[in-house]
Amino acid sequence: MFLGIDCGTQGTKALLLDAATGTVLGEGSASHELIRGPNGRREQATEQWIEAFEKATATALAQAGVKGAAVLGIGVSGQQHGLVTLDAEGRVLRPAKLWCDTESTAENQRLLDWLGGEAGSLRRLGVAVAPGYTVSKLLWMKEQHPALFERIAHVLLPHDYLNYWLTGRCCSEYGDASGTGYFDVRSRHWDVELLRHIDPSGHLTAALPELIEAHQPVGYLRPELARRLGLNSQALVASGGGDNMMGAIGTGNIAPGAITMSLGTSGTLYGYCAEPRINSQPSVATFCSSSGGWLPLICTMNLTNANGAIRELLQLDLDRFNALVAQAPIGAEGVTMLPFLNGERVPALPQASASLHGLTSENLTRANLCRAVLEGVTFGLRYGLDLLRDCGIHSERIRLIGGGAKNPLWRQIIADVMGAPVICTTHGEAAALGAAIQAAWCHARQDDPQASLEEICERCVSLDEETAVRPDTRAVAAYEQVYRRYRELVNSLYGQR
Ligand SMILES: Nc1ncnc2c1ncn2[C@@H]1O[C@H](COP(=O)(O)OP(=O)(O)O)[C@@H](O)[C@H]1O
Ligand SMILES: O=C(CO)[C@@H](O)[C@H](O)COP(=O)(O)O
Repeated sequence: MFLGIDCGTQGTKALLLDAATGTVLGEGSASHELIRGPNGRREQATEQWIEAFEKATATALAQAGVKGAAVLGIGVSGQQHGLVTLDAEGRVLRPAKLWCDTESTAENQRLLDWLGGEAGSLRRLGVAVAPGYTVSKLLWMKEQHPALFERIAHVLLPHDYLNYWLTGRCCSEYGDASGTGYFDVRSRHWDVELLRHIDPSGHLTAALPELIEAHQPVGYLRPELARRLGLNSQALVASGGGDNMMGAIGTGNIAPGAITMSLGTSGTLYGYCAEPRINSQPSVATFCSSSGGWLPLICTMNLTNANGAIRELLQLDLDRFNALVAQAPIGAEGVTMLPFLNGERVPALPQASASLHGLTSENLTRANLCRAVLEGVTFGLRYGLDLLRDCGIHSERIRLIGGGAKNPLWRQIIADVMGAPVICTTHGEAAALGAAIQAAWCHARQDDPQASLEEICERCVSLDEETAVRPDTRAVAAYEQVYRRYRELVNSLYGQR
């Protein structure tokens, strides 16, 4: 039995996997709150992740009717890029600054200038650093909280922090580390010189965690924690990884030829590569995968959160929102929403704001507003898919995961906007599943160093044919025009992108 945990932006999901049969025996979840502040601040109290971990795990075990003693391994997936800082006693210094925080946009620009712009950053690191990445959050903390900055003894990512809480060891695996912005994705090393530029004293570089491979364990569960959670004290804690890297494993995207699309708080698209195919396109982030390769990825910062904002404004529950989307025609009778409520990463518009266009007294309806936001966030993903396709990442069918993938109407809209068939995996919580699969792999490798991730994925990951949707030719043509309208608006407001 293996426990997979996914600490996402809106909540933590836990899943219990019988890796011998590939059966998911139980699932649990618990939500998180965001701390919002001026200038795009988006933070989270790390205590919440721990509370949610405990609650979601207890629910998954109870649902499975399995005793915690049967858990042989734990894998943790986490939202990427977040900054967690600890002092020398292992105490968290301040709330975690998240991937969707754009408060450090100015600091990011200064770092980019130092790196020689996006092209220089791509040459040096293999990625163009973006405001969401960890690196600018460190410079921001140095300038905004110098006393706390001085006390930093460990710099961790969200899933590294949970691994530390589980085992007492600070380390990081290559996939999540590759999203920090102080990591060279080609050579798979920390960029120590870049950190010295931020902090010449060198204490930041001393705070970097040790790097481990995706199949290596972090250690064993701390005995007192095992007692408290009712888990096996011999449970091995796997390296874990970023949620997109774990989503790749949980959708079987561990060989070239597949694209996964995640409809979570963020929208992401990624496909596995066996080599670091760095492209000159700065919006495509060639992160490392947590299966030994690379994972070119695009991420939009406005997805289910933007739908949620319109739902809240119009006081609609999910069913009513979806019903209203269905009522409006393709193109929302001329209403277009650029949904950049949080700024945007792809295209790189961290300081952009959302806007509505084409409103008239005839088309200003609740249905058109709901349709316009759903289409707007989907067009953001289409833009990203075209960039990935330009980089040579292709897939016959797009594998859909994340909360939004549960929505059949949205699945059809995605197939039509992307002009490609889509399908969900049987287990929608793919990041938690990927984490459990990685834990099973890590455990198997203790006895057999040749144990294969492919074999475990084959047993545990399947596609749910009932969710398969093909693009509708007429709808594809209609969306193409509406997409053009959307792109023209982006270009006219923000310059050619
Ligand atoms: N049927 C649905 N239609 C549209 N959105 C949905 C549906 N079910 C869940 N969601 C949305 O999915 C989001 C949560 O997705 P999830 O992948 O768990 O996010 P994260 O991992 O970022 O916390 C919520 O905003 C929720 O409203
Ligand atoms: O920043 C990225 C990817 O680079 C995001 O995808 C985060 O990893 C958050 O993921 P979700 O909470 O939306 O799953």
